[in-house]
Amino acid sequence: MDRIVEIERLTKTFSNKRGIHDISLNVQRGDVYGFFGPNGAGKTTVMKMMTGLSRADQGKVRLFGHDVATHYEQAMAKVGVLIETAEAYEYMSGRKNLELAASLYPELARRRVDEVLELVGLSSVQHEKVGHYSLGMKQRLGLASAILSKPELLILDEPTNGLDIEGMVQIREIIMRLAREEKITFFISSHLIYEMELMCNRIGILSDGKILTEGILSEQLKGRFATLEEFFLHEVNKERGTVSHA
Ligand SMILES: Nc1ncnc2c1ncn2[C@@H]1O[C@H](COP(=O)(O)OP(=O)(O)OP(=O)(O)O)[C@@H](O)[C@H]1O
Repeated sequence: MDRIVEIERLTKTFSNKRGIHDISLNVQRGDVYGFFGPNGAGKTTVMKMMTGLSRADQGKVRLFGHDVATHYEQAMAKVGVLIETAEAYEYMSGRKNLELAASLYPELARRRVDEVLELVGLSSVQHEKVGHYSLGMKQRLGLASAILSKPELLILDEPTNGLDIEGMVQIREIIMRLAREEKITFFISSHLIYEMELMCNRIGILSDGKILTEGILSEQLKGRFATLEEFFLHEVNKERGTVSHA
């Protein structure tokens, strides 16, 4: 199978002793990979290292077979990223923002802006100023910008954070549509277990900076657990049991 993301023994300790410890995981082409963990588990820390925004103390991240720390441009060539809330010029229209972003990729056809506006459901409001957009619309504009260059992998940190139910459903539907129609592989973090369960085929569960378990969702649940929430609580208790017996 084609490994798109390989994370090997990634470790980083901040001066306050928090951080991430010995994280390893793989994402295969076509996966919608859910990187699940409660607040403070270490998701953003891992994602910043995946995208070269921060350096690991130890371990490696390879994207499309290229080490992010040593071969950044090759590693990121087919990657779109949305970490934390999407930024855009509020005084410009959604369309103008995308045209500006598209100008960074001279090889892109002009109709790509129309295509991405349609894919994220913003065609009808493309000429309105971003300052008048709702948070959900801004997140969708961020997604549109991240897919302009037709990435094969999209890394999204908490894409539905702060959105209302309608906004969450819209983002979820867009992600599923992009996975299906544009064949994008996804690596998505969330602390919302229900979201992960609805969208993802593979899940890595992070708690206190460590991976508790990683694998194919249906295999993880294997008829033993009705929901991902039950499975998560089982894994956390198992880890705590292990720790207390150590
Ligand atoms: N620059 C930093 N200096 C010190 N501690 C940090 C730093 N960045 C993160 N941490 C700590 O590392 C841990 C992991 O943080 P991280 O932001 O990666 O978690 P997260 O899973 O993304 O959580 P959230 O869902 O709240 O964003 C937390 O305890 C956090 O306080």
